[in-house]
Amino acid sequence: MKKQENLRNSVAVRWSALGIVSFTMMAAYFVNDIMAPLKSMLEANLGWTSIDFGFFTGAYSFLNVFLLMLIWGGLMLDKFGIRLTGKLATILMVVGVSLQYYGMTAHFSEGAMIIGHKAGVFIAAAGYSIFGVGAEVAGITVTKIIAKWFRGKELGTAMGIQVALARIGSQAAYSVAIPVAKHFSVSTPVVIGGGLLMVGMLAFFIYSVMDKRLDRQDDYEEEKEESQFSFKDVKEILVNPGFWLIALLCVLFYSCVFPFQKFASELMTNKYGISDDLAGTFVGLPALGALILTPVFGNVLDRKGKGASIMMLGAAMLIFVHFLYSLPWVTHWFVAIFLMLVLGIAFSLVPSAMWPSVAKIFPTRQLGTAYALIFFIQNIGLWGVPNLIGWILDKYCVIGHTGENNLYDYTVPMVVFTGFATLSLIVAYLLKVADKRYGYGLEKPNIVKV
Ligand SMILES: C[C@H](NC(=O)[C@@H](N)CCCCN)C(=O)O
Repeated sequence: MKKQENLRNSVAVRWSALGIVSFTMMAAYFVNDIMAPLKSMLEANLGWTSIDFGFFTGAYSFLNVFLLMLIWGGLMLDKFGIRLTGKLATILMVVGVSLQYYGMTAHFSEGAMIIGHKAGVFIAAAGYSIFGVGAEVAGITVTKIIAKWFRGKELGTAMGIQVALARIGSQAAYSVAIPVAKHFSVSTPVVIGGGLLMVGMLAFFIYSVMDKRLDRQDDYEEEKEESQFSFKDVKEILVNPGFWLIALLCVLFYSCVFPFQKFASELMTNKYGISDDLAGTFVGLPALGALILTPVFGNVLDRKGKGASIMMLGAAMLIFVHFLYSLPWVTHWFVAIFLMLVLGIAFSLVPSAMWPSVAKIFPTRQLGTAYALIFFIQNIGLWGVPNLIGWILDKYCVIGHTGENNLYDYTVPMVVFTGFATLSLIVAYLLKVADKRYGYGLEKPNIVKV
């Protein structure tokens, strides 16, 4: 009997699968970033200090790092598969954002504290932490989904498009947060995020039907490979120098981007005199640039390769951006916007090269665990850096007051970001050396010609 054409060979089906799961991630990124532009409003309306804001922002990664939730998520992904893990992750995101909303809106008695934090801040942070588990596990699940449908095909382009669509979520969050919060209340943007997440959850459930059909079609060999996860795999991943270099590059590079963006709206208003209505939109520019450029660079990498060199270039651009932001005498708004655009290019170059590289170093059965371990190490930075920057701001950078808000000098935080960017360039260089030595094929095109 003639075998039915495999679903992944149908261009329409595999790109539809990508579109559906990308929507889920777009909603996740919207919620992830929706609070960032509100920093000053949270300070003025809810009395959140920079330390509170840093604590809340870092909470995204708290459970992932300290309860190893990302690791369990990765193991679950490789052991129990994409459908169960992805569904659970999307449910967690919805639960988390609901708790976050409660923390921001419920009335707690004056001075109520939980483990040394204001009750409202703590509960919102706990919700954001649960959301963070769901968002990160959904992230590795979607990355594995893309590898499953696109390996040996347009892997770089597909990963680039997924990241690009996620960036639309970020850009939208940065643009709408302040206008919506000013028009309604500081918690309304979170309600919008919650609604989007519910649709995203539904989308993932629809994707699961396609995933099941693909699994039925695939031959048994591959299914067996999927279910053969063992702790030996973890050991194999951990002894691979390529893993450590990618993980280090990931934590250093992303620590200079995501935590920076969370504080950047205030940098725009405090240092460059940009109005708070527009600041979020400018901070969203890298996301917008990445939206266009990530798939373009992904496509170039698919056809031409040069992944390791591209990661070096992206890291070098990041040093340029943060160093110029740190110069106290450069205060023209034009420079601020120009640097955001350069950041957008760097922010497209590195992810479009980094994520497909992981799929080159590890076989499919180890991918869930490998991505989870890399995201885990990255989350240490996403937890630590906002806490560090919030603390530095409150302790050393208050230079005055405007109404209800503090005025901050961002020189020291930007020097810290420049330091991380410099380290990321060194690691990117070491990765290129390791690629030559161990033959990972990072400089080779992603598309395998048959
Ligand atoms: C694909 C990659 N995603 C991540 O690194 C996530 N672990 C963190 C997402 C946080 C979003 N603000 C990326 O977005 O490049």
